[in-house]
Formats: sequence, C-alpha cells, structure tokens
Amino acid sequence: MYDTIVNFLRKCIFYVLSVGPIPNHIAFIMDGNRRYTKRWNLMQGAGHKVGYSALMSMLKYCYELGVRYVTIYAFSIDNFKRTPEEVQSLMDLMLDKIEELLKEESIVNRYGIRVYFSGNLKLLSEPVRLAAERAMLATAKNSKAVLSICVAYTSTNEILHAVQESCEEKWDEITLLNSSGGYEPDENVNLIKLTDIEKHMYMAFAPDPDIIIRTSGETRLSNFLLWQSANCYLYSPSVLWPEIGFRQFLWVILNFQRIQVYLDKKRKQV
Ligand SMILES: CC(C)=CCC/C(C)=C/CC/C(C)=C/COP(=O)(O)OP(=O)(O)O
Repeated sequence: MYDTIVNFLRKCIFYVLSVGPIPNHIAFIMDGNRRYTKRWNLMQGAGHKVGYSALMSMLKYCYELGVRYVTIYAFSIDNFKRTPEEVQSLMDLMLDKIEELLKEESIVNRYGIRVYFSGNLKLLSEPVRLAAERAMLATAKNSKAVLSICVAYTSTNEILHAVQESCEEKWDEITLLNSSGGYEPDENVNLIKLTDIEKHMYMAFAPDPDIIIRTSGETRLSNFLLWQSANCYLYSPSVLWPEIGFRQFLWVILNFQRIQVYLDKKRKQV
C-alpha cells in the first residue's frame, strides 16, 4: 500500500516536471561505495552492492521521467591498479549484476532498455567480456532507452582509440586511391576531420550528456566523458553513492530546468 502511494506521488511529480525541459542524457560517477562500507562498518564489497541498488533506483527515476540515455562509470582503467582482491571482487559483482540485468523481470526488460558496454573491453577477463557481449546482444532490439555501462574506460583511452582508428582508416583510404592512381594531395580531403574521430568514439551511439552527477561532493571528472562534456552541467551532491535517492534526483532536475529556462530566455533576447 505504502509503495503504491509513493509510486503514485512520484509519477505525479514527474508529470508536473515533464512540462519543463527534460534532459536527454544523464551520466553518473558513482563515487563513495568504499567510504560507505567503512562508515557503516560493513563487510568488504557491501557498499558496492548497496550502490548497485541505488543505481537501479536512479535508472527507474530516469526512465520514468523520459530520460532516454543513461551512462554510468562502472570501472575505470585506473581501477585495475587496486589490489587484485578488490579488482576480483568488483569483477565478480559485475558478472553477477550483468546476469541480474538480463533476467525477465529486470529493469532493462521492464523499460525496454538497450545495454551498451563502452570501453576497452579487451582489458576485461574473458567471463566478464563474454557476459557484456551477451548483454549487448540480448538487448539489441530494445529501443525505448539506452543504458551505457563504461567499463575498462577512461576518456583519454577513448580519444586515443578514436584517433588511432581514424588514422588507420585514412591511411587505408589513401593507399587505395594511390594504387588506383586517383590520389590527389589535397589537404581538405586527406586530413582527419572531427567527424572521423567522433564516429570512432566508444560513446558514438549516444548524444553528449546534458548532466553529469558525481556523488560524495567531488567535482572532478576523473577522466570520464571529457570529449563529450564540453557543454554539460556537473552536479555533485554531498551524499555517498549508496545514499543517493529521489531527493537528490529531483533537486538536480529542478536545477537543470531552471538553468535551461534562463538560457532560453537569454537566447530569445539576443
Ligand atoms: C553491472 C553493473 C551495472 C554493475 C555496477 C556495479 C557498481 C555499483 C559499481 C561501482 C564501481 C565503482 C568502482 C564505484 C566507485 O566507488 P569506489 O569503489 O571508488 O568507492 P570510494 O569512492 O569510496 O573509494
């Protein structure tokens, strides 16, 4: 009964919010899981499990509100530098939760979400990589919304990968033209363009994020979506990731709407 009332009230609030601008893409840096474990004297890894439940709530709020793209920073390339036990425990959690995401009653299937894994997936252990590939294949026909899970990811690695791919592509193109005698030394044709690099980004399938939310009061981007965040808002609520809830979500959306309305007014005045 309590849940029904809460769900009803949330839907009413979302209905009112939908009169204003709704972000198309929200990205999360889920900071503070280990600190939560320490603060509450829990067993090692427990904070990440609570963090996963918090993530499920955030996904539910986003998709109910009509946000089409959600991206999460689940494991950075730098996280491989943690102790082998911690890396293993995070990978075990990842494997377990990917299986959970694929269950019939999961949020992914309830909301028709397509799952992408973005990052240098070759760095993952085989079981995790195969599970990630399975999840992408199993959800490939879902079209209502997108969840992008950044694993073995850093922005600098993404940019390097995109530049390398673009160079290789251009090199192949020029070699082919050269061999058929059609090569012209025209720098407008031969130089790599922004669009060449963008199409090789791990995140090429998604528009740039409108909002990045990083918990624990941290305001750094920590090598996350650097290329894509030129015009996005950064919010850093002081709560640890496992503590994030509806209140913080609502606050972020209201602020986003306030700024968008102000910018629209300003644009009209010009
Ligand atoms: C399949 C799927 C979607 C899984 C995601 C599971 C999940 C919640 C992963 C969080 C990973 C992570 C390294 C968070 C940062 O907290 P931290 O460990 O750096 O904690 P700290 O900031 O307190 O040091």
